[in-house]
Amino acid sequence: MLQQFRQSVYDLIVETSTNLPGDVRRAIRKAREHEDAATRSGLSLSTIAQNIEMAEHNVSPICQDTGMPTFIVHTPVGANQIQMRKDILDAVRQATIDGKLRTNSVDSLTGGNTGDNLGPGTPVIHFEQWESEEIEVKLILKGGGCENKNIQYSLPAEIEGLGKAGRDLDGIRKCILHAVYQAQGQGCSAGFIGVGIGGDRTTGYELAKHQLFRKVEDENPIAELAQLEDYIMKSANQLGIGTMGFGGEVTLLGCKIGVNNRLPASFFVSVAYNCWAFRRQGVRLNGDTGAHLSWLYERGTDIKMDEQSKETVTEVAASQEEANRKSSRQVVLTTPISEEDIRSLQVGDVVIINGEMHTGRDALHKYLMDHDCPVDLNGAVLYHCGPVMLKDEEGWHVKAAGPTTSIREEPYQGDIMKKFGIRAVIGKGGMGAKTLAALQEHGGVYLNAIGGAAQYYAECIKHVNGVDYMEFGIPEAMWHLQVEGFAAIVTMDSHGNSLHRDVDKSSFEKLEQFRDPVFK
Ligand SMILES: O=C(O)C[C@H](O)C(=O)O
Ligand code: SF4
Repeated sequence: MLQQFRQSVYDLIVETSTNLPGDVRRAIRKAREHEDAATRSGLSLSTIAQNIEMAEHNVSPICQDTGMPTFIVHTPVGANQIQMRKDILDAVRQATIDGKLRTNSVDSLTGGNTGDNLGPGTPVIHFEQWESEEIEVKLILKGGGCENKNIQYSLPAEIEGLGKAGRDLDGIRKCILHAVYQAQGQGCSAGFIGVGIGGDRTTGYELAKHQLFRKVEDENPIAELAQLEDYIMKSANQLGIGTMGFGGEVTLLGCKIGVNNRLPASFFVSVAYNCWAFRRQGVRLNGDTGAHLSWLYERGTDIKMDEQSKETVTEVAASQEEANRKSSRQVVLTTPISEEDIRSLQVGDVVIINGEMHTGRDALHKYLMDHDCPVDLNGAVLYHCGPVMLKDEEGWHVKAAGPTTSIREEPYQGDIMKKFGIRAVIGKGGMGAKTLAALQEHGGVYLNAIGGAAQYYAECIKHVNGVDYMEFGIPEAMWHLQVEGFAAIVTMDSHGNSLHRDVDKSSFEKLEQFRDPVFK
């Protein structure tokens, strides 16, 4: 009997969620070498590096969005997969109770959160037999924000900025470059992509996701794909999107391409985009007992992230001399914030917030359009965040609390700010023209926090003052949080400026330079 299987799967979940593997860490370290440490992207990478270390130390989620847990299990012939499935579900439930996974399973019709990550279709478990005596379990925790940036092309196609893409290697090249461009910073760049050429719509995406299980430093066994991977790495890193879409030298950390046969009528190129918080790990287990034998990917523990410069957004901003050098200011604000203070902010300023802020994301924005709010939001700061929270005798505690992708709230944001008097919105990836116009009209600002830095921000939250709308589930509830020294960068101001609009435009111009055929 597999007495130890459940425990081994639990340990795998904890390791995957909290300790970024060695190859991913090395890729991020390399990115830091290529980025000027005093730039916005450089500072964000320092924050990311610090967050990776904090997550390992705290044994808490690297990012609050622990994604759709997806297991790929290889078993000896004849193993009891029914029992193994039960054990995996138990391990997922326990990891959720322990705050290693966020409650991420939402009923698509009612919006109800199951609270334990179990429900129709969640988690995802694939079984396959193999002729080995051992069990192998691989796990990827890919968050929703980067999942939203996955994209599938059907060739031939007209690709925005790049022109005609035919059913050949050069057409594939154009799809992949466009996939990186369209993600901008919204999937928490710098990212990793898995590409699936061929298959049908379903298996194409599956192949793309499977490429993410390759090691970052491996080499593609198919010569022309190895060449394409190299080309994409070089070219995509010239797009200038940078960390979190702040502009910079490093946009892509890895590119892995696989190929399947296709139908004569179809030619899909499917791209799975994974954020820098690229959480995947695997184990080999004893086939009789389920006991742990080895990790499949080098553990992160030996690859230290904090040997390089330790300056983070807060620390550098704290030094006025540094701030002058970057021609940006550091502004400390205490909530509630006045319209005058908000109108004095400019794109590029680093804002340090003290006081109370309120979380709100998809369910809350829709709700507030035609309902009142239980708290006074005049001069308030609204944080696009779905945290990991745990409750004990003393009350609620924040276990992880980074920002979520703001653009989903674009239809509502301007109206909500005006209706309730909200002065600042914190999120990541930026917002669109409608919100930018509202910021100007009403006197508001958009602050970009570092996506995925869930431990870094959790540490700024000193107390949970209360919560409303628990019926939306933990990630979607409105949490009232007391913060100290919460740092974020002004990327959209009340004067009509948007860093996101500028980086999108300049990266599109760079994309257009890759129009000419490369692979004949
Ligand atoms: O759901 C979240 O907390 C974040 C999400 O992964 C996102 O990137 O928007
Ligand atoms: S917030 Fe960013 S780092 Fe976290 S899962 Fe979403 S895309 Fe990934």
